[in-house]
Amino acid sequence: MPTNKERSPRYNRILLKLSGEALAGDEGFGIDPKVLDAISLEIGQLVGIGVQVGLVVGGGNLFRGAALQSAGLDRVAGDHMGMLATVMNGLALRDALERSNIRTRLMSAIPMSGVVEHYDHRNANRHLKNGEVVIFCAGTGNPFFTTDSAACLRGIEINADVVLKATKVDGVYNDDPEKNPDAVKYDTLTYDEVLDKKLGVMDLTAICLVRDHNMPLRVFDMNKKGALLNLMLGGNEGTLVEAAQ
Ligand SMILES: Nc1ncnc2c1ncn2[C@@H]1O[C@H](COP(=O)(O)OP(=O)(O)O)[C@@H](O)[C@H]1O
Ligand SMILES: O=c1ccn([C@@H]2O[C@H](COP(=O)(O)OP(=O)(O)O)[C@@H](O)[C@H]2O)c(=O)[nH]1
Repeated sequence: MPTNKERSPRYNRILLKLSGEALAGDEGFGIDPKVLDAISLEIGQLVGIGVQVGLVVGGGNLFRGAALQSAGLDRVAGDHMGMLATVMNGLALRDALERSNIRTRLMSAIPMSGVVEHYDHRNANRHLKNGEVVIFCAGTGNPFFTTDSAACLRGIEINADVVLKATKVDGVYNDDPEKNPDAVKYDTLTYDEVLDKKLGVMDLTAICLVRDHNMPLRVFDMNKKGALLNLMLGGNEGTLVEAAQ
């Protein structure tokens, strides 16, 4: 039996989307250092087998743009705050990865000289080729978008083999599994099925982007230890969304 080191990974380059809540641990809010360390370990395993890793990090553990809209906060101001929340998560994640000796770059869609690098597509590709993990923060840099859309956009831009959405549920179901205990999970779906059935696991903009660029998307459980490595080594996790075969 070949060891993990000897097996070549199924993907050369991935774009992994981590929601803000993924960093929050049991508290559901803020940043849990233990969770950061666990994520670093899993990402280190991918780098160890030669996978090039791009990360998009969300901000929902700190702030969502729509949160104070009902109290009168301007949505654009709220979204700017939400994007800054993703930068804070990115800084925490870079710190944790670097402490685990994983070479990491943090690139922001919003320029923030002296704090993070500004996102540049060619530089990002160069860093990824050099085996560095690249974290993309500040979403798309524009209000009214989500970090899911940013993940699909960056995945397409860096020509990833797959976009992986790590989330709270273990795949896409025929109904929201957190509300309907009888919901049934799909192993595979086409982009059009997700759109036609209005399956709410990702926003429409994100799904349309991956559909238009034929980018495979996999939704899987971020709390399942080893799921990422298993996926890289050919295992089946979560739900795969791709074009009709
Ligand atoms: N058809 C569905 N299949 C799976 N999850 C769904 C579905 N409809 C709604 N959801 C909900 O989508 C959530 C994941 O989306 P989202 O909140 O955007 O995640 P994240 O915060 O991880 O980006 C799940 O927690 C689940 O409750
Ligand atoms: O391109 C983007 C990405 C994110 N956001 C803002 O940043 C917040 C945090 O992102 P998201 O909700 O996608 O984070 P997640 O749910 O993944 O933690 C959003 O609510 C938006 O307010 C934005 O305005 N434009």
